[in-house]
Amino acid sequence: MIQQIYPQVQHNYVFELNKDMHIAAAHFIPHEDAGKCQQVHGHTYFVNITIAGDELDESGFLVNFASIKKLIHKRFDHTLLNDHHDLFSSTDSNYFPTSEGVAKVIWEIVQGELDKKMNKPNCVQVFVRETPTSYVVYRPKHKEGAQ
Ligand SMILES: Nc1nc2c(c(=O)[nH]1)N=C([C@H](O)[C@H](O)COP(=O)(O)OP(=O)(O)OP(=O)(O)O)CN2
Ligand SMILES: [Zn+2]
Repeated sequence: MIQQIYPQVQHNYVFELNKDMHIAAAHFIPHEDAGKCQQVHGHTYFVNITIAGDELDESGFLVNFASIKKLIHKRFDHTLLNDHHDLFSSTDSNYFPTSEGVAKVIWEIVQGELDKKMNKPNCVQVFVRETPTSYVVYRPKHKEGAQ
């Protein structure tokens, strides 16, 4: 795995973990403004997920690294992102499988899983690099009472 430098996120939690993964996937952007990207093409996405919190679980984890990989990598690796009709749309641009859309969807999946945990960790940043020259960062708006 290539070591990447990615933007830091400001927060006041005592623990922060980062999980990196590569996801081989294809996509196309269903809009004429996307030019050549309207054609199906593939990327090896580099994804970094940042999770923070104040409390550990019964295993001494903020959250198990392996469970985060399983949640995201297993779902998307070697798939056509546009085929995930439960997550992405071909008509609503807020849900196109762009880098922005992929980062937001990953955040939603991860945070949905974290919300089930007693120690209540938070996904504070999702970094998605689509090509060597293009990446996106998704950070959720601060929740009431969040740090
Ligand atoms: N804001 C966004 N712009 C573009 C996205 C996107 O997801 N969000 N996606 C694409 C294409 O999917 C394409 O795969 C990536 O485009 P680009 O970075 O332009 O790729 P190149 O390799 O052609 O870029 P170089 O500048 O030549 O390195 C397009 N835009
Ligand atoms: Zn692309």
